[in-house]
Amino acid sequence: MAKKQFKAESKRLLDLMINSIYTHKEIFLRELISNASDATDKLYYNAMKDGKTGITRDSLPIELTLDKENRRFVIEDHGCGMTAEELESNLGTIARSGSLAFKKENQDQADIDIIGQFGVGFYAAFMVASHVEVVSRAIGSDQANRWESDGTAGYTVTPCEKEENGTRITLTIKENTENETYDEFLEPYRIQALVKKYSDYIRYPIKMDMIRSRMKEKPADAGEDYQPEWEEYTENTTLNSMVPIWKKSKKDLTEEEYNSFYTSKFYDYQPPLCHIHSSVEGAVTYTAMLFIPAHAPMDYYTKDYEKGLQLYSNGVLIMDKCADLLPDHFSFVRGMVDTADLSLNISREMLQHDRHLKAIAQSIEKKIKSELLKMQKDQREEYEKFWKAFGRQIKYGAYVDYGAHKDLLQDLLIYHSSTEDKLVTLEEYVSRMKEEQKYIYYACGETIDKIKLLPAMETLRDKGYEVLCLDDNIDEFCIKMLASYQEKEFKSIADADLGLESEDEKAEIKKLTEENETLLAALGTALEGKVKKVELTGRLKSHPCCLRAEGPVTLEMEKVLNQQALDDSQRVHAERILELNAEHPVFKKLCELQQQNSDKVAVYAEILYTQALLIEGLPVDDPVSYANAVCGLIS
Ligand SMILES: Nc1ncnc2c1ncn2[C@@H]1O[C@H](COP(=O)(O)OP(=O)(O)OP(=O)(O)O)[C@@H](O)[C@H]1O
Repeated sequence: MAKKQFKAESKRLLDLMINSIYTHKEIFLRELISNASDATDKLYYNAMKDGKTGITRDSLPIELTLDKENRRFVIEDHGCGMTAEELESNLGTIARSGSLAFKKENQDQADIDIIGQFGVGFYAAFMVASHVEVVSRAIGSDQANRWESDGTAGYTVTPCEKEENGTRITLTIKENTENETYDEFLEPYRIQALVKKYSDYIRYPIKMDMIRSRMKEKPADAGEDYQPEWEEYTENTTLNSMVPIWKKSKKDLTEEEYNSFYTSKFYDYQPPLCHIHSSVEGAVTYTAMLFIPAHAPMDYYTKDYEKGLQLYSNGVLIMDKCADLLPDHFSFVRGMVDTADLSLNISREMLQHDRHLKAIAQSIEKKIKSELLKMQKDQREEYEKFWKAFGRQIKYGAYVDYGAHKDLLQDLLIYHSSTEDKLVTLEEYVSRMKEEQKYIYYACGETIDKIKLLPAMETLRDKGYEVLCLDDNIDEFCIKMLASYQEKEFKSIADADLGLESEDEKAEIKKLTEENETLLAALGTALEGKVKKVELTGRLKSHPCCLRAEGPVTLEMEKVLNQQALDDSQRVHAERILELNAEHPVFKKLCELQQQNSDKVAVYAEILYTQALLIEGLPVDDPVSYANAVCGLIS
């Protein structure tokens, strides 16, 4: 059976092209400039191939002219131009890309940067123009031709005059409607901004007349009361930077150049802490220029912050914030990636989720990590600045997704050390561990100073053991998710068994507990509803008592989660155990009172419990009765 060709309803197709592909009308400029650049590239490469000298990229500008009064916007290039047949086939056939054909024919050219591939970009002009005129003269031809169209109604091609080769596209910008404004595309500053945004790295100068103002020269006969006068003048200005800084060789760039590029590109008033500039060739080929800012933007820890890297393909901006290139834990990184290895979708506004993008993202993640580790090792002060700004994001990254990224991130963590009195890495801690030390100890609290005063700290201090002091809300959640580091388990100093007591000491506590069963039960009864039980402990030195939690919710977690609770139903409660120091005179006193059957036992139980709450930084339900009890003791 004979195969039949699909037919297309060309008017409908063009209407779809114009109205459905792009989400932003402004894209028309990127498309027309990219076409002009492709046409100029073709001329330039052919000239190089034919050995013509004297042609430089600078001598082949793309010129923009605005005529607000007549609502005209002209884009003119000095490229290869089109013959009448080419105008017919390239602009009269939807999805025919002369540029793609050229690229295929010249695949062996290393330095070829042709952008067009789908054969649809040109029609974006009709998003903003009611009429499009293309006057073109192909290189090597004397005859120019005019292609004209009002959009879906069709087009005409007629011979005309044009002095030089190249293409001049004249758009008649649409009138504003109730819902849409088009006037912006006749404003020089708006056009300048669009060129900067999408076409900054087109390799040919994009020029436009800009109105500037300057102070008039002071007349020679100006009197004392002369006031300076200003005048406007027109300056033909190059709008684009042309050569992307990341395409330059690292050795040709100074620190100042990196810094000033960063501050101007990302509107930061502070230079970055460091930059990563790398060109990768292999399974994926890309150039990346990444920066680690010195401070967190105002909205960084809010939902408004949008992560992502700028994504360029052949010097044209595809996406301003490509989120897929950055994992959440490195969302603070700013910068850009330039690659030709992408499956762009037809609008160039989106990417097909392709494996290249994934591979680039993975490679970038590794680079950021190794750069941070390098900074941690060689520039600790800078790293601490980084940590202050973004440490929380790293900790959060290690915690989320059930610790899926903990192996990647754990070496980046730093915590305050009780013995070193500075921030230390887990590796540094482990390397200092005593031979008999089983655990990595940590303590949680509101501030480092308060943590150092916790009762259980004394015992560890006496043993000369280092304790990591965790003063950020997320810390304990993160540490619990890590569970261990280099096979050493983490241990909270609030745990019942710190692994410090000998078997004899444990037996002694057990014996004392049995002997004082009645006292402990009486204390438990006095604190019913507040603590689960009262126990003796050997982990205290000079303090008479402390609280610990039993079960999955720790005292610190209770504090953190309750701070975030919106109502009572979201509040959590840690199961409390009041621990008494069996060696402390207070305990001895309690024993005596119990023997005398004194009802002071219940009063003292309250006082000790409240004291333990205060030390832990937990709220006291009835501060007045505590104050009265203490006053009673004094008087
Ligand atoms: N200024 C120009 N000078 C010379 N040829 C041009 C010019 N503009 C467009 N063309 C020709 O018209 C063709 C179609 O252009 P169009 O913008 O629709 O698609 P494209 O640039 O090939 O692909 P894409 O849709 O990916 O941008 C181009 O491939 C090119 O051959």
